[in-house]
Amino acid sequence: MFEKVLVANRGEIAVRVMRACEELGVDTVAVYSEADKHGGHVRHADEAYNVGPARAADSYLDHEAVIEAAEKAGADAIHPGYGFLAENAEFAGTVEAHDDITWVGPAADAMEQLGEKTKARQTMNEADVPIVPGTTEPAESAEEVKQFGDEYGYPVAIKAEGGGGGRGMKIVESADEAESQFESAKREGEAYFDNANVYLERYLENPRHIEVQILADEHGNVRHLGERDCSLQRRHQKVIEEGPSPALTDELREEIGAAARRGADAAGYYNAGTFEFLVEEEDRDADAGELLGPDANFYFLEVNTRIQVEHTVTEELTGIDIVKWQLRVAAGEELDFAQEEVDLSGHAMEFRINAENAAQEFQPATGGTLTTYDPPGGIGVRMDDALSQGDDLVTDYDSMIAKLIVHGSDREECIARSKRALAEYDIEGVVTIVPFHRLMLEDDAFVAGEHTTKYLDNELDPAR
Ligand SMILES: Nc1ncc2cc(-c3cccc4ccccc34)c(N3CC[C@@H](N)C3)nc2n1
Ligand SMILES: [Ca+2]
Repeated sequence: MFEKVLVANRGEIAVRVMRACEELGVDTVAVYSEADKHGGHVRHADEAYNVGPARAADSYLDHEAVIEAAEKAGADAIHPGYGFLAENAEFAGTVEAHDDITWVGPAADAMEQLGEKTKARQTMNEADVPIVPGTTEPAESAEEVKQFGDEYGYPVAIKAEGGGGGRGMKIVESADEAESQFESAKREGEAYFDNANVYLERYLENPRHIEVQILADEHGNVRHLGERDCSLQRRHQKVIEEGPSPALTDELREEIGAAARRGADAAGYYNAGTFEFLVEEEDRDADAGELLGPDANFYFLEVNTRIQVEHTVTEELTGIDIVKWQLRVAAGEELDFAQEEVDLSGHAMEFRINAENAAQEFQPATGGTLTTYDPPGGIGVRMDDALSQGDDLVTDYDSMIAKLIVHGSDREECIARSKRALAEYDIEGVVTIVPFHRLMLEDDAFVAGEHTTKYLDNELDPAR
């Protein structure tokens, strides 16, 4: 096991990783930008190094500065968290190549391969993992889009090969939009991902967005830790995640988990990762949000080659500490549990606590001091944050300041407990979306588990 781990991140995920290190008897090193010098993660660490000014590109994203801090501290591993450098194959490769520092994450080339969505789709296809109907090679012309539309029907999704997470996706509603959408998809691909290649998929109108947690060691052992339902999103930003999915039948759950394992195995993947799927009713016109019948279909979408914000849902359902396993796997340990031993008990939900104003199109709050910070507690309530009362809020990076994770024996108890926890949550001095979460827990469609990915964008947006 490592002696000292540098956590190349900030906020709640940095504290989350440090807690796993502490439980393993590993010393912790924080890095911080000028803006974060009083950050909760800095207070939490055994030692801390300034890596640069507030701008992320000159601090948390500065490869040399992070490596230099690790060398200065004598850290023997780097954990990237999520965001920042977590899926930067070049940085992962640099750390892999560094004799004295171990990368806590998947192999750089697995990141590379799975980051190229056409290649990822090919790999999954070959591993009998159903992919969203579409191409596994780049599309060369708008003509090809029209042919695809004729064959599969509209809408057609045009996606950037280097994109993901909803970024770089154009929806073509009809043949006469093909030309303009194809051109702008290629232009944006070039601009944002330095890759102009785009591929085509049938656009699923009302899917559920289900993701499967994978944990694999460097000795070929691959396990899935069940699924999370991320169908409550707003403009591709997840707001509430839960597990198990209220929409999946047991046999579908079994099939999706097995498919994710096959996919991870085929990709030679190790450490923690998430396989994203879209799930929809057999007949495409089933009305929105109906609970999926046994003949629902699932389709591979993409792999996230990092620990995710919502990994906590899976930890609460399985009792498995995923971040500790990331560290143990990177140190060469074998997973000490069989697939059959993974069982999900009860129901869990994660509420992202963003410093945003839900009544004003979720626009980010502009700073502020936490005059009151009194988070909830009690049975089944977990708070992941790096906040203390009196903190000045740093809004240079992202608006998520905390995560409230609630576990109950079933979805009903989880909802009741979530209402109780959100009622206890007392944050003053900064606008957050806590009121929005309280609203969601009163919403019939959500409480019935019948919302789909479009629900917030189409129907409920409180700003509407
Ligand atoms: N072929 C096809 N059909 C429907 C889709 C639906 C989604 C999707 C999934 C989850 C939430 C969404 C919200 C608005 C629009 C799309 C979504 C989607 N993505 C891509 C990245 C992932 N984070 C969201 N890809 C899709 N692809
Ligand atoms: Ca190395």
